[in-house]
Amino acid sequence: MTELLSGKNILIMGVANERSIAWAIAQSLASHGARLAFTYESERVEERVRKLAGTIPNSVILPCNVTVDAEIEGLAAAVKEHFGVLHGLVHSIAFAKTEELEGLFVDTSREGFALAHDISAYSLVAVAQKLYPLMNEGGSIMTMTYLGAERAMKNYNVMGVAKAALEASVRYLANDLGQFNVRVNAVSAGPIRTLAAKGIKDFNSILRAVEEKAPLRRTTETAEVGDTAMFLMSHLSRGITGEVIYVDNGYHIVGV
Ligand SMILES: NC(=O)c1ccc[n+]([C@@H]2O[C@H](COP(=O)([O-])OP(=O)(O)OC[C@H]3O[C@@H](n4cnc5c(N)ncnc54)[C@H](O)[C@@H]3O)[C@@H](O)[C@H]2O)c1
Repeated sequence: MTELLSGKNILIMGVANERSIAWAIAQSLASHGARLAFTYESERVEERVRKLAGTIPNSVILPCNVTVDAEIEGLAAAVKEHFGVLHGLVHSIAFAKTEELEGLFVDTSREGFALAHDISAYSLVAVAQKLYPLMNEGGSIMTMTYLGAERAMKNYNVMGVAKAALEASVRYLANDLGQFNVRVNAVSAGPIRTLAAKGIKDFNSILRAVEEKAPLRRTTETAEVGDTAMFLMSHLSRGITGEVIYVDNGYHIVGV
Protein backbone atom coordinates (compact mmCIF):
# COMPACT_ATOMS: atom_id res chain seq x y z
CA MET A 1 0.00 0.00 0.00
CA THR A 2 1.25 3.51 -0.77
CA GLU A 3 2.12 5.27 2.44
CA LEU A 4 0.41 8.61 2.00
CA LEU A 5 1.13 9.68 5.57
CA SER A 6 4.70 8.58 6.12
CA GLY A 7 6.69 11.19 8.04
CA LYS A 8 3.50 12.75 9.43
CA ASN A 9 2.87 13.14 13.15
CA ILE A 10 -0.83 13.11 14.00
CA LEU A 11 -2.65 13.57 17.31
CA ILE A 12 -5.91 11.68 17.80
CA MET A 13 -8.33 12.86 20.48
CA GLY A 14 -11.45 10.84 21.29
CA VAL A 15 -10.66 7.13 21.52
CA ALA A 16 -12.73 5.57 24.33
CA ASN A 17 -12.94 1.98 23.10
CA GLU A 18 -12.61 -0.19 19.99
CA ARG A 19 -15.95 1.10 18.64
CA SER A 20 -14.90 4.75 18.77
CA ILE A 21 -14.82 6.51 15.41
CA ALA A 22 -11.43 7.88 16.47
CA TRP A 23 -10.10 4.32 16.73
CA ALA A 24 -11.11 3.51 13.13
CA ILE A 25 -9.47 6.77 12.08
CA ALA A 26 -6.30 5.74 13.93
CA GLN A 27 -6.19 2.45 12.06
CA SER A 28 -6.56 4.11 8.66
CA LEU A 29 -3.88 6.68 9.50
CA ALA A 30 -1.49 4.07 10.90
CA SER A 31 -1.92 1.85 7.84
CA HIS A 32 -0.72 4.78 5.72
CA GLY A 33 2.42 5.26 7.78
CA ALA A 34 1.47 8.08 10.18
CA ARG A 35 3.09 8.31 13.61
CA LEU A 36 0.28 8.69 16.15
CA ALA A 37 -0.30 10.19 19.58
CA PHE A 38 -3.53 9.46 21.45
CA THR A 39 -5.25 11.36 24.23
CA TYR A 40 -7.60 9.88 26.78
CA GLU A 41 -10.28 11.80 28.66
CA SER A 42 -9.78 10.40 32.16
CA GLU A 43 -8.50 7.47 34.20
CA ARG A 44 -11.83 5.79 33.50
CA VAL A 45 -10.79 5.07 29.90
CA GLU A 46 -7.00 5.20 30.25
CA GLU A 47 -6.43 1.46 30.41
CA ARG A 48 -8.57 0.74 27.35
CA VAL A 49 -6.87 3.47 25.34
CA ARG A 50 -3.42 2.20 26.41
CA LYS A 51 -4.32 -1.34 25.32
CA LEU A 52 -5.57 -0.19 21.91
CA ALA A 53 -2.77 2.29 21.28
CA GLY A 54 -0.26 -0.40 22.31
CA THR A 55 -1.19 -2.32 19.14
CA ILE A 56 0.13 0.57 17.00
CA PRO A 57 3.95 0.66 17.04
CA ASN A 58 5.66 3.87 18.24
CA SER A 59 2.45 5.51 19.41
CA VAL A 60 2.37 7.98 22.29
CA ILE A 61 -0.41 8.21 24.93
CA LEU A 62 -1.22 11.44 26.74
CA PRO A 63 -3.99 12.62 29.09
CA CYS A 64 -6.34 15.48 28.15
CA ASN A 65 -9.72 16.40 29.51
CA VAL A 66 -10.76 19.21 27.14
CA THR A 67 -12.72 21.08 29.81
CA VAL A 68 -9.46 21.94 31.60
CA ASP A 69 -7.23 24.60 29.99
CA ALA A 70 -4.17 23.47 31.93
CA GLU A 71 -4.53 19.94 30.50
CA ILE A 72 -4.66 21.32 26.95
CA GLU A 73 -1.54 23.39 27.63
CA GLY A 74 0.16 20.31 29.11
CA LEU A 75 -0.85 18.35 26.01
CA ALA A 76 0.68 20.94 23.67
CA ALA A 77 3.93 20.86 25.65
CA ALA A 78 4.02 17.04 25.60
CA VAL A 79 3.28 16.87 21.86
CA LYS A 80 6.09 19.37 21.22
CA GLU A 81 8.47 17.26 23.29
CA HIS A 82 7.54 13.95 21.59
CA PHE A 83 7.03 15.12 18.01
CA GLY A 84 8.58 18.56 17.59
CA VAL A 85 6.42 19.19 14.55
CA LEU A 86 2.73 18.28 14.36
CA HIS A 87 1.05 17.65 10.98
CA GLY A 88 -2.44 16.57 11.89
CA LEU A 89 -5.07 16.79 14.62
CA VAL A 90 -8.17 14.60 14.80
CA HIS A 91 -10.86 15.93 17.17
CA SER A 92 -13.52 13.27 17.77
CA ILE A 93 -15.05 14.44 21.04
CA ALA A 94 -18.59 15.29 22.12
CA PHE A 95 -20.71 15.13 25.25
CA ALA A 96 -24.20 16.04 26.46
CA LYS A 97 -26.09 14.83 29.50
CA THR A 98 -28.42 11.92 28.68
CA GLU A 99 -31.42 13.84 30.00
CA GLU A 100 -30.80 16.46 27.29
CA LEU A 101 -30.86 13.77 24.57
CA GLU A 102 -34.52 12.87 24.92
CA GLY A 103 -37.79 14.73 25.08
CA LEU A 104 -38.07 18.30 23.87
CA PHE A 105 -35.22 20.67 22.99
CA VAL A 106 -37.23 23.49 24.50
CA ASP A 107 -36.58 21.96 27.94
CA THR A 108 -32.76 22.23 27.65
CA SER A 109 -31.22 23.61 30.85
CA ARG A 110 -28.74 26.50 30.89
CA GLU A 111 -26.14 24.21 32.42
CA GLY A 112 -26.78 21.40 29.94
CA PHE A 113 -26.55 23.82 27.01
CA ALA A 114 -23.25 25.25 28.28
CA LEU A 115 -21.72 21.84 28.99
CA ALA A 116 -22.64 20.40 25.56
CA HIS A 117 -21.18 23.46 23.83
CA ASP A 118 -18.04 23.52 25.96
CA ILE A 119 -17.09 19.89 25.32
CA SER A 120 -18.51 19.44 21.83
CA ALA A 121 -17.73 22.78 20.14
CA TYR A 122 -15.42 25.06 22.14
CA SER A 123 -12.95 22.23 22.71
CA LEU A 124 -12.07 22.28 19.00
CA VAL A 125 -11.17 25.96 19.24
CA ALA A 126 -9.24 25.40 22.47
CA VAL A 127 -7.10 22.57 21.11
CA ALA A 128 -6.56 24.23 17.72
CA GLN A 129 -5.39 27.38 19.53
CA LYS A 130 -2.67 25.55 21.45
CA LEU A 131 -1.62 23.09 18.75
CA TYR A 132 -1.55 25.00 15.47
CA PRO A 133 1.73 26.71 16.49
CA LEU A 134 3.32 23.23 16.30
CA MET A 135 2.14 22.81 12.69
CA ASN A 136 5.00 24.77 11.19
CA GLU A 137 5.24 22.50 8.14
CA GLY A 138 1.51 23.06 7.41
CA GLY A 139 -1.23 20.91 8.87
CA SER A 140 -4.69 19.41 8.77
CA ILE A 141 -7.25 19.58 11.56
CA MET A 142 -10.50 17.63 11.44
CA THR A 143 -13.52 17.14 13.65
CA MET A 144 -16.64 14.95 13.67
CA THR A 145 -20.13 16.31 13.14
CA TYR A 146 -23.66 15.07 12.39
CA LEU A 147 -26.65 16.05 10.26
CA GLY A 148 -28.45 17.16 13.43
CA ALA A 149 -26.43 20.40 13.04
CA GLU A 150 -28.64 21.38 10.09
CA ARG A 151 -31.92 19.60 10.72
CA ALA A 152 -34.08 19.30 13.81
CA MET A 153 -33.69 15.59 14.59
CA LYS A 154 -35.66 13.82 17.26
CA ASN A 155 -33.76 13.45 20.57
CA TYR A 156 -30.53 14.98 19.22
CA ASN A 157 -31.61 18.30 20.71
CA VAL A 158 -28.84 20.40 22.29
CA MET A 159 -26.18 18.29 20.60
CA GLY A 160 -27.50 19.45 17.21
CA VAL A 161 -27.12 23.07 18.30
CA ALA A 162 -23.59 22.34 19.57
CA LYS A 163 -22.73 20.66 16.24
CA ALA A 164 -23.97 23.78 14.39
CA ALA A 165 -21.55 25.83 16.53
CA LEU A 166 -18.83 23.27 15.79
CA GLU A 167 -19.38 23.51 12.01
CA ALA A 168 -19.33 27.32 12.13
CA SER A 169 -16.13 27.10 14.22
CA VAL A 170 -14.60 24.94 11.46
CA ARG A 171 -15.23 27.75 8.95
CA TYR A 172 -13.84 30.49 11.21
CA LEU A 173 -10.79 28.41 12.15
CA ALA A 174 -10.17 27.55 8.48
CA ASN A 175 -10.29 31.23 7.61
CA ASP A 176 -7.86 32.14 10.41
CA LEU A 177 -5.39 29.31 9.97
CA GLY A 178 -5.23 29.14 6.16
CA GLN A 179 -2.47 31.78 6.20
CA PHE A 180 -0.31 29.27 8.13
CA ASN A 181 -1.11 26.51 5.62
CA VAL A 182 -3.28 24.77 8.19
CA ARG A 183 -6.57 23.34 6.90
CA VAL A 184 -9.66 22.70 9.05
CA ASN A 185 -12.54 20.43 8.03
CA ALA A 186 -15.34 18.34 9.47
CA VAL A 187 -16.65 14.90 8.59
CA SER A 188 -20.41 14.51 8.97
CA ALA A 189 -20.88 10.81 9.62
CA GLY A 190 -24.08 8.81 9.40
CA PRO A 191 -25.25 7.25 12.68
CA ILE A 192 -22.93 4.56 14.08
CA ARG A 193 -23.48 2.50 17.22
CA THR A 194 -20.76 3.77 19.61
CA LEU A 195 -20.58 4.66 23.29
CA ALA A 196 -21.63 8.27 22.55
CA ALA A 197 -24.58 7.06 20.43
CA LYS A 198 -25.83 5.00 23.40
CA GLY A 199 -26.86 8.26 25.04
CA ILE A 200 -29.33 9.07 22.26
CA LYS A 201 -32.83 7.73 22.83
CA ASP A 202 -34.31 5.42 20.11
CA PHE A 203 -30.98 5.19 18.29
CA ASN A 204 -32.05 1.90 16.65
CA SER A 205 -34.94 3.58 14.85
CA ILE A 206 -32.49 6.12 13.36
CA LEU A 207 -30.32 3.24 12.08
CA ARG A 208 -33.36 1.56 10.51
CA ALA A 209 -34.40 4.78 8.74
CA VAL A 210 -30.91 5.13 7.27
CA GLU A 211 -30.86 1.53 6.00
CA GLU A 212 -34.19 2.15 4.31
CA LYS A 213 -33.63 5.60 2.84
CA ALA A 214 -29.90 6.16 2.24
CA PRO A 215 -29.03 5.90 -1.48
CA LEU A 216 -26.51 3.12 -0.69
CA ARG A 217 -29.11 1.35 1.54
CA ARG A 218 -26.77 0.72 4.44
CA THR A 219 -25.55 2.37 7.62
CA THR A 220 -22.15 3.99 7.98
CA GLU A 221 -19.16 1.94 9.12
CA THR A 222 -16.38 3.50 11.16
CA ALA A 223 -13.80 2.33 8.61
CA GLU A 224 -15.52 4.49 5.94
CA VAL A 225 -15.00 7.51 8.19
CA GLY A 226 -11.42 6.36 8.88
CA ASP A 227 -10.52 6.32 5.19
CA THR A 228 -12.02 9.79 4.62
CA ALA A 229 -10.00 11.04 7.58
CA MET A 230 -6.90 9.54 5.95
CA PHE A 231 -7.69 11.58 2.79
CA LEU A 232 -8.19 14.74 4.87
CA MET A 233 -4.87 14.22 6.68
CA SER A 234 -3.00 13.62 3.41
CA HIS A 235 -1.77 15.95 0.66
CA LEU A 236 -4.55 14.55 -1.57
CA SER A 237 -6.97 16.98 0.12
CA ARG A 238 -4.58 19.97 0.03
CA GLY A 239 -7.14 22.20 -1.72
CA ILE A 240 -9.95 21.56 0.78
CA THR A 241 -10.56 23.66 3.88
CA GLY A 242 -13.54 24.95 5.88
CA GLU A 243 -15.65 22.08 4.50
CA VAL A 244 -18.11 19.59 5.91
CA ILE A 245 -17.72 16.25 4.09
CA TYR A 246 -20.56 13.74 4.41
CA VAL A 247 -19.73 10.09 4.99
CA ASP A 248 -23.29 8.88 5.38
CA ASN A 249 -23.98 6.68 2.35
CA GLY A 250 -25.80 9.66 0.86
CA TYR A 251 -28.54 9.92 3.49
CA HIS A 252 -28.44 13.74 3.71
CA ILE A 253 -29.39 14.26 0.05
CA VAL A 254 -32.69 12.41 0.27
CA GLY A 255 -36.03 14.21 0.51
CA VAL A 256 -39.34 12.66 1.54
N1 LIG B 1 -21.72 7.67 16.55
C1 LIG B 1 -22.38 8.42 15.71
O1 LIG B 1 -23.48 8.08 15.24
C2 LIG B 1 -21.80 9.75 15.27
C3 LIG B 1 -22.27 10.34 14.09
C4 LIG B 1 -21.75 11.57 13.69
C5 LIG B 1 -20.79 12.19 14.48
N2 LIG B 1 -20.35 11.59 15.64
C6 LIG B 1 -19.33 12.28 16.44
O2 LIG B 1 -18.15 11.53 16.45
C7 LIG B 1 -17.38 11.90 17.58
C8 LIG B 1 -16.89 10.65 18.30
O3 LIG B 1 -17.98 9.95 18.87
P1 LIG B 1 -18.13 8.37 18.83
O4 LIG B 1 -19.45 8.08 18.22
O5 LIG B 1 -16.91 7.73 18.28
O6 LIG B 1 -18.31 7.99 20.38
P2 LIG B 1 -17.21 7.71 21.53
O7 LIG B 1 -18.01 7.70 22.79
O8 LIG B 1 -16.42 6.53 21.23
O9 LIG B 1 -16.29 9.00 21.48
C9 LIG B 1 -16.57 10.20 22.17
C10 LIG B 1 -15.26 10.61 22.81
O10 LIG B 1 -15.39 11.89 23.46
C11 LIG B 1 -14.54 11.84 24.57
N3 LIG B 1 -14.83 12.91 25.52
C12 LIG B 1 -16.04 13.24 26.08
N4 LIG B 1 -15.87 14.25 26.97
C13 LIG B 1 -14.55 14.56 26.96
C14 LIG B 1 -13.74 15.50 27.66
N5 LIG B 1 -14.26 16.32 28.59
N6 LIG B 1 -12.41 15.55 27.39
C15 LIG B 1 -11.85 14.73 26.49
N7 LIG B 1 -12.56 13.81 25.79
C16 LIG B 1 -13.88 13.73 26.03
C17 LIG B 1 -14.78 10.46 25.17
O11 LIG B 1 -13.76 10.06 26.06
C18 LIG B 1 -14.81 9.61 23.91
O12 LIG B 1 -13.52 9.14 23.61
C19 LIG B 1 -18.28 12.80 18.42
O13 LIG B 1 -17.99 14.15 18.13
C20 LIG B 1 -19.67 12.44 17.92
O14 LIG B 1 -20.60 13.47 18.11
C21 LIG B 1 -20.84 10.38 16.04
